[in-house]
Amino acid sequence: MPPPPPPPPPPLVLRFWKMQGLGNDFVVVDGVRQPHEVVHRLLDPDHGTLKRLADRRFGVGFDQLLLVQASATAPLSPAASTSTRTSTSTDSAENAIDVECVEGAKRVDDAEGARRVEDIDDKDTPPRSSTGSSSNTAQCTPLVYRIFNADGGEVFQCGNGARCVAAFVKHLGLWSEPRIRVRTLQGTLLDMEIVNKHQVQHEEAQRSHDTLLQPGNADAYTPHDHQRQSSPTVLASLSLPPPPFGHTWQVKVGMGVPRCSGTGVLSSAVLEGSDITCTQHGCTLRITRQQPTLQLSSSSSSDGGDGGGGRTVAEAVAAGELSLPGVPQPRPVWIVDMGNPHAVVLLDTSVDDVDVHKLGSALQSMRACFPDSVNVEFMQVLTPTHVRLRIFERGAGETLACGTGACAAVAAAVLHGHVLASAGITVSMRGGDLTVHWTGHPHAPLTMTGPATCCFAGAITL
Ligand SMILES: N[C@@H](CCC[C@H](N)C(=O)O)C(=O)O
Repeated sequence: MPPPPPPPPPPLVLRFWKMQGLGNDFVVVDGVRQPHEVVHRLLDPDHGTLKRLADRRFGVGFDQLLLVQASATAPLSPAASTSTRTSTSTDSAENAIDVECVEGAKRVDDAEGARRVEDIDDKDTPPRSSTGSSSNTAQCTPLVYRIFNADGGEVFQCGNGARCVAAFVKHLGLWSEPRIRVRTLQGTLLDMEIVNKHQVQHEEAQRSHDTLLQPGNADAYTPHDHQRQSSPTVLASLSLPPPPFGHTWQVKVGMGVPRCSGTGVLSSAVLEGSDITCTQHGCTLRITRQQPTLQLSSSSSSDGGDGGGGRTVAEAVAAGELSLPGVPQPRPVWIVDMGNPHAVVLLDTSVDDVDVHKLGSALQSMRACFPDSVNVEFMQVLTPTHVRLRIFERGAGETLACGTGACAAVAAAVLHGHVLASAGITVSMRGGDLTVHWTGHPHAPLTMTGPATCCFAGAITL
């Protein structure tokens, strides 16, 4: 009698929340208490699992997947080394997350990003030095928040996602302090606060009530070894029901300092006569008045093209691919780094008239200017405190909203005098409004406030 075949491996069940911030939608995963094997499968090197989940017809559908992990278990994923990277991306060693927070050994971003939200409101003061010994900057966060675009590429910042992660970790009891501190894989520390306070108090009371009611209901996740030691209370908290459909938190996020790869906050955006040029990575992006076309010239690239393996600009212009329908005048393009790269195009027409896909893709393909591709925002200024945006995201296409894009647009608009510094600027996007504050000081961080909404909780076998 032959021995019976080995039993099939147990199914890998991914548990997640579907969330959205102004229609920018996310699958949010608790990678702290999710079995290690599930996270491993999720991050397979060819991005196959992520892409299948991202598919809006055959999967769950998302613009980004957000994975919350403990610092010690968040190494640089294989995906990060092959995916799109931000212009400030660093090598693998630098991407390793500090397991312990040692004062004085922090990244510069800590000093800028970890400032308390109330400290950075309405104050035109530079942040504390990274070598200084402030108790705020010395605080450590045990949580790391990783971001994967719908195309599977790992990236390093997501504003709408940050708000959703804040609500998620608070609701699931992964974080108990009122200030929610989550680090991006690149090392930026986000300081967040749920600002509808009544809601938080109600939820905390509800959570302890639910936990008491469900002491035995601890098997929503299969804990792996180090989690088997967890107390019944902690495990019970994993099975908390999600909030009702459409439940929304308002979250305020300290988003850090807008910056560029050159000097100053934005890269040099130079008005040359009637033409606009932006110099970035030794290349010039020019929009001319005479012809509403984008042209790229490279001072460093010998091939005279975009130098990055995409189409040459000459080819793109010849093919008529870079015309700007509905944009009769040259428009400024400002390059802003919010921890991820942005190109903000200032329009003098309605954002509704722009071929977002065509122009966004054209900008993204200019690899000499944007070696890691770029998120593109088209901005229409309505009043000194109100702008409209449409967004073409790297790795996700047109999205209904983009938190970092809203911040980048406000930074550019403040710096170039199109909106008021220090006022709360309303950024209207197709999915709704965000409020962004920035003083315009080159070292001052921005704050962003807006909703984070839970759609549903789900489980899927990978
Ligand atoms: N939707 C996000 C940004 C997500 C990442 C982006 N697509 C990138 O590749 O950098 C936001 O709200 O900021």
